[in-house]
Amino acid sequence: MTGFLLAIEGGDGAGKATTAAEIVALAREAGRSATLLSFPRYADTIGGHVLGDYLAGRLPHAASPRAAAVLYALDRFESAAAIATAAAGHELVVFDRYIASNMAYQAAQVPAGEAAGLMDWIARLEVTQFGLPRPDLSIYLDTPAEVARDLIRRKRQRSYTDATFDAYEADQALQQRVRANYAAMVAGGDALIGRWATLPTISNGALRPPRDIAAAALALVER
Ligand SMILES: Nc1ncnc2c1ncn2[C@@H]1O[C@H](COP(=O)(O)OP(=O)(O)O)[C@@H](O)[C@H]1O
Ligand SMILES: Cc1cn([C@H]2C[C@H](O)[C@@H](COP(=O)(O)OP(=O)(O)O)O2)c(=O)[nH]c1=O
Repeated sequence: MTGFLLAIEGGDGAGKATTAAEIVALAREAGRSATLLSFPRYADTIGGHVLGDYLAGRLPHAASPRAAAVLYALDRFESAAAIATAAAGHELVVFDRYIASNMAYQAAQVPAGEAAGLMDWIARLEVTQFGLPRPDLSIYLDTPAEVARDLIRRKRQRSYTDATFDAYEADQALQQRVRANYAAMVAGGDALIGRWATLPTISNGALRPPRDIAAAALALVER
């Protein structure tokens, strides 16, 4: 069995973790075998452990975007066996963040003219050098910035920081550049990191229930 690899992507507080878990639950109810992998894997890899310190501001030096990208990529490289096992044993593997998160977030921290080049560099690092599988589909959860900020406040306690907003979440201008980088990937189609679809999480000005969002995501997978 080689499972369908579905990446759930989007900004902080877009509802990725909630949606990803709901997709797995819904797929299982429909009789499909499905499993979830969330990146970074803070507790499971050396890369993830260092990233926890990095996001909580506990590293003595700031990491350059390229250095940070290598750490996130390392977390996935160390997870290659876990990804392969998940894909071998399930019809559907859902990633809560994957390679495109690295592209969107690290390219948001270089001058605009360098963003496309860095996104391309990260895709080649992870896919070509590290041999990580491209997702079959990435779904961009489109959640308005004000709503996402509100949802971050509601998040449960995280393992690596006591702060309400981590270093990335606190920076609104950064979040805007992240959105623009995702928009560029969605518009660019499957050139770098496979197929894309956009899924709005708001309907008539209100957040859709997680079940509805997950059902819409599964419909995209079926298509
Ligand atoms: N569709 C939704 N409706 C209501 N609350 C939601 C929805 N999606 C997420 N939430 C809540 O918002 C918060 C952040 O969601 P989460 O899935 O952790 O976002 P992300 O993984 O994108 O950062 C959580 O407390 C979650 O319960
Ligand atoms: C997976 C991944 C995340 N990131 C960023 C996005 C987030 O701002 C941050 C933390 O990931 P996130 O999934 O938001 O973790 P948590 O819900 O525990 O806060 O890391 C990257 O820059 N590259 C990556 O490859």
